[in-house]
Amino acid sequence: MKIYHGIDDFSKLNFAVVTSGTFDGVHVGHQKIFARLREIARRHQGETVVLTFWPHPRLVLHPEDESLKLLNTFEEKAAFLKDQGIDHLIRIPFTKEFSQLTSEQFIRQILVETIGTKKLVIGYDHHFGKNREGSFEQLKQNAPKYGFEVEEIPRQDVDHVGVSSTKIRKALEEGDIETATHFLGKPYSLTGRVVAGDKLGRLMGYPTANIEIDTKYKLIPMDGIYAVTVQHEHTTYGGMLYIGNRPTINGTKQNIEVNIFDFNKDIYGESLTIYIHKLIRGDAKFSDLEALKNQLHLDQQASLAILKNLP
Ligand SMILES: Cc1cc2nc3c(=O)[nH]c(=O)nc-3n(C[C@H](O)[C@H](O)[C@H](O)COP(=O)(O)O)c2cc1C
Ligand SMILES: Nc1ncnc2c1ncn2[C@@H]1O[C@H](COP(=O)(O)OP(=O)(O)O)[C@@H](O)[C@H]1O
Repeated sequence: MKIYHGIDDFSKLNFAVVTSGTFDGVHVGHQKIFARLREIARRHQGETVVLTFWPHPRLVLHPEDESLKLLNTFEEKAAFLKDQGIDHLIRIPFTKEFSQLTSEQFIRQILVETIGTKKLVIGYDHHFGKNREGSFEQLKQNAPKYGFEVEEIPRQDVDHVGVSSTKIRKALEEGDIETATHFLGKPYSLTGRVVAGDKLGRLMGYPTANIEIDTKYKLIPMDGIYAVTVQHEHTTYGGMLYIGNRPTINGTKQNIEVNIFDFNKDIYGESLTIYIHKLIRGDAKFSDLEALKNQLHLDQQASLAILKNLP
């Protein structure tokens, strides 16, 4: 998959099969659209193109709203789209200026003249262009004059399992990992760099790699303890993840830390990806570190039992 940061270096294709959207999560509803793109491209010897906007339009149009959380960073989204068999990913830098483009200009300048769109596939509820004025109906009316066809993925196909990025966000915020995994079609993951903590973990016999996530927009699931798998370089390990303020030691800021099973390496500064499988329990305040240590032993047993039964 080729990634383009803008449209300037894109060479027009002979038969582009295109969809556009933010696709946060690249969930099973989105995956229907990508399957359809692949099918059309195969039939016409075309190439699949995803047009996406980054930063997320809401971050640009409503920067004062700090509540927006996203399921994916751009890098994660790109990796998932590659897995979906997308040939070209175009990341349009979303700016206020870009948001003023009319749907007519968007169709003519970007879809037709730059990309060479012959088939456009969109979800039933997709809108685009200034004030979201462009709709499926309008596209369908205008498509013949621009020389492409448009296909709508009907509501019952996108929604047949009731999937939406909003529902996935809500499930993660409630610790309902099973629902999130089901809708995403894969486990939710966090990627970050290992930073130094207070060196208490090692003393308790459970060293924990503290993870720093470089974007404040990435959604962090509910505080609690989770059974996880951890990818370090090309190896995957079992582990248990803690998300919380560490009430036992009267901590004040949210920590994300993971104890990796059967692992003993100094990995400060390195990158880890954590796949979250199931909530074990909520965060709790213990009388002292000894009591917490006893609980950590139980958490490890619980995590191992969950990991053993993963599909
Ligand atoms: C699986 C797991 C569960 C944890 N549960 C709690 C908890 O319920 N309450 C709490 O205050 N801290 C909890 N912690 C956080 C510990 O307090 C933390 O790992 C310890 O303070 C070490 O911090 P450090 O990495 O900065 O040295 C948990 C940590 C892990 C790995
Ligand atoms: N099994 C393990 N799980 C997590 N980290 C480990 C493990 N073994 C060694 N480490 C290393 O130890 C560090 C965590 O030790 P810890 O005493 O909790 O220190 P800190 O407070 O700096 O996180 C990790 O960042 C990592 O470099």
